Amino acid sequence: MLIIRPICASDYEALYGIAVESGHGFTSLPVNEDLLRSKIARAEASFTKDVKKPFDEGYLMVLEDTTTKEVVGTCGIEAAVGMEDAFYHYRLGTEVYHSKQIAVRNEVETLTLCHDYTGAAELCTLFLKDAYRKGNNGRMLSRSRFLLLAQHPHRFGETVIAEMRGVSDEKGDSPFYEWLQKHFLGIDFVEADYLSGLGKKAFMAEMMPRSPVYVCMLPKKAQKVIGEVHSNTKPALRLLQAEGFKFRNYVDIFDGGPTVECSLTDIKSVKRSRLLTVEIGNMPRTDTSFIISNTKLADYRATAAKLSVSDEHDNVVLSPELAQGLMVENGQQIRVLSL
Ligand SMILES: CC(C)(COP(=O)(O)OP(=O)(O)OC[C@H]1O[C@@H](n2cnc3c(N)ncnc32)[C@H](O)[C@@H]1OP(=O)(O)O)[C@@H](O)C(=O)NCCC(=O)NCCSC(=O)CCC(=O)O
Ligand SMILES: NC(=[NH2+])NCCC[C@H](N)C(=O)O
Repeated sequence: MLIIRPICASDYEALYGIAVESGHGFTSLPVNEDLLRSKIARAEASFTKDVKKPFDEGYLMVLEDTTTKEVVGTCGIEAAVGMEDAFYHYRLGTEVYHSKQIAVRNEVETLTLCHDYTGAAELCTLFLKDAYRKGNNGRMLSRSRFLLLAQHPHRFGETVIAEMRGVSDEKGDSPFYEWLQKHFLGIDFVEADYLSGLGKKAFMAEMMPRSPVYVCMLPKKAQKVIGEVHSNTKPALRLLQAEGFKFRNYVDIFDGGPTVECSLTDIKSVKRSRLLTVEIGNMPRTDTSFIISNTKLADYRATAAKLSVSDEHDNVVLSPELAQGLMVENGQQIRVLSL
């Protein structure tokens, strides 16, 4: 069985492996022992914290193959970004230059540094090991987070965003970042992204261009990748677009990757998920797959299985093994979502 559960201290080695495998530009998993250990500790504290409104909690989860006990993927949700530091974006805007006198009209695009997403929840750290990128695994891993959002909405910002990894090559060169490195920041993309992932962001305030930047004055290859995602990230973006996430002209300040957003209550899977009551027994044969989670937090569990669910009844039969995997008993509730 593949089970999604909160990360714990003994997952450190596995998380380190995934940080290496995910590569540069995957900002939230820098290859740094202290940072990864503190991310795990922060997640452990968040899943047990009594929360009235979202602040700096981070809900990092892993996907475990229970037959091998191997951690094969990760997914996460930040409760509210920019509460303890500044959370930067470039906003793509338009300026119009128009003169009747000389009969010229130009529209030019600008990039303006902003903190507009402060307080938003952020989907992040979505990664699945190559061998497991098959069937519904990727979709389950991405979507399982909507069950958690639906069950505990008061723990998260009302707007939900995801920063999609922008374009860079295997060597860690980003076509967008080059002009920033040359004229402003000095350090290379891999280092800038690494410092950003560590939360060491003071250099951004000190070194990023102070004035808005005119897109037409950037190198052509930088212009071309504004709002474009890394090829490995196309499936992740596709999954969010299907949920109703939209690009609203905000891009990453280093690689130009798009940020997409949706109101928590408008996310399709949040709206469609249902609470059902568990009956443990023999599961009827059916072909309809569901993502299923319990309604707990510290003992949160989610998985996918074929269930017989009817519109008329609020009961659902789970096998003893499935109930055990989900840590639920007879009469308790689960949340389900068709896959
Ligand atoms: C993201 C996942 C976990 C997704 O798993 P899979 O690759 O198995 O997904 P999948 O089921 O094959 O594909 C999901 C959907 O994307 C479509 N799809 C697949 N390849 C595509 C491509 N090249 N272009 C456009 N769409 C594509 C599929 O048809 C399917 O759409 P239909 O459903 O319509 O059939 C994986 O690709 C991965 O680990 N990628 C590397 C790490 C990464 O870049 N992560 C995202 C970083 S950005 C981030 O973490 C923030 C976002 C977030 O947290 O959600
Ligand atoms: N533009 C970027 N590089 N954004 C970060 C992309 C990766 C992903 N959002 C994460 O959790 O780290």
